[in-house]
Amino acid sequence: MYCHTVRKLKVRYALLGILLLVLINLCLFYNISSEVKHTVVHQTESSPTPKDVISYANTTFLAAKKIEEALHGASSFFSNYDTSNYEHNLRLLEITSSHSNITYLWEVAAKWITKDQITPPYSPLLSAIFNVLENCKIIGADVTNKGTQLKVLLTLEGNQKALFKPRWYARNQVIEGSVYAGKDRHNGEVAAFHIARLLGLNRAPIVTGRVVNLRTEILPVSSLALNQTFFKEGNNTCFYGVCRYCKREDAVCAEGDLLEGSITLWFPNSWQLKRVRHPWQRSYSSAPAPWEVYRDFCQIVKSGKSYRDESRLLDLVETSVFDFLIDNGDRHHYELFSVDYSSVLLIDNAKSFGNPDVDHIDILAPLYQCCRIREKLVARLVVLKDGALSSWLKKLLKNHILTPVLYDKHYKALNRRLSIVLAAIFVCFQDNGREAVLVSDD
Ligand SMILES: Nc1ncnc2c1ncn2[C@@H]1O[C@H](COP(=O)(O)OP(=O)(O)OP(=O)(O)O)[C@@H](O)[C@H]1O
Ligand SMILES: [Mn+2]
Repeated sequence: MYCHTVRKLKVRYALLGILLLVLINLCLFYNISSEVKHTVVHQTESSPTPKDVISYANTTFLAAKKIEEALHGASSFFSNYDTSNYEHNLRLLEITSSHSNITYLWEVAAKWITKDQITPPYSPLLSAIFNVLENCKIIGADVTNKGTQLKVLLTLEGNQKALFKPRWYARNQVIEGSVYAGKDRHNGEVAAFHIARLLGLNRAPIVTGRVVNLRTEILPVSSLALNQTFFKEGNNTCFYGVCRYCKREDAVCAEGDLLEGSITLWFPNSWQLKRVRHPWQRSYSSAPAPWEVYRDFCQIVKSGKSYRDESRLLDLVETSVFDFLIDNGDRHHYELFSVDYSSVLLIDNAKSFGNPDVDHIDILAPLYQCCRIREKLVARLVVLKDGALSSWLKKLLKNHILTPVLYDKHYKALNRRLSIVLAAIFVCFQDNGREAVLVSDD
């Protein structure tokens, strides 16, 4: 009886506690959302600024303001920054080679994979792999239940799988609306791969472009499920595939039979993936996400079991820098290899390069809320400042099969965003001291 009463009391107190928590959160939420600001910061000729920034919740607004004010100081600070310990010879990225043994090349790529990398920092054989992906024989084409967007899972000569994401937009089309608006940008996926490598982040799947002939290369080898979604619109061959957002009204059409897309090398079966919810996931509604509300959100994340080892968090900070540069605000989940201590992989970079006139500074939240970053990445960013990022990227994409991979305004946006990243790092230095921010090599 006594026990029963105590249990009842306990339940009552627990319920009261929960009610109080809900009330506190509601008050907090109301306060914050009434302060949501709409800020439009215009760019001046001399200094790049976060331009046309969309509506901020409170934490984003404050961070953006500080970062914007630090742009000038950051620029002079980093012009004297010593990167000599980290001088990387970016020229090595340009070296190419040809190799015609297809099976050998698939084996090479498979062996490159470790828990921390998908490609080595430099290898001339990468260009040979691109070449095979762009041209080899397609022996199978099927739908895939992975992800939500329209894609085709190809089997290539030598039994290698690859993922084809079709072209939806012209290069110069600006995607208006929210940061995650629109369909995939296959060219963004390609540019992102090279940007990741320029940053020293060799964790994006190998990807290039391909122009496929739907009639001669896909239809004869396609599965029934895929085949059934094909139709003709005038002279053009179209299909809509099988996926969550796949429907006939949303088909993709080739020009005649020729359809451009990105083609990503599939990992070997021995490297399975694990999918994890991103702590800085957007709310995808008008209500703010927790990271927009709590300024000490990073502390909350750090107290979680998965982030006790800081390297996972540092990977997310690196990912946020990469995503901010390419303007990918759709990393709702992230993926890892399902082995112990895998790095965070940069899989699915196609929701990128939507609008070159907008900088979504809130993509950088893991950086400005945690203020911890690997020294190695900072050094790379410094090496790539003052336009070096875009000129290196242009060099790497010069003879690309999808030339021009990026419309010119996107190159300008990349340089502008890189200055903003450095300003965010500079703000961290000012607030916490450089030593507390930089993490030296593991
Ligand atoms: N190179 C690869 N090798 C093996 N698996 C892969 C590869 N690329 C992607 N995948 C798997 O396929 C899934 C779907 O790919 P991707 O995320 O690019 O498509 P998506 O339709 O845009 O997904 P989402 O709807 O989640 O944004 C990934 O989550 C991953 O599990
Ligand atoms: Mn996607």
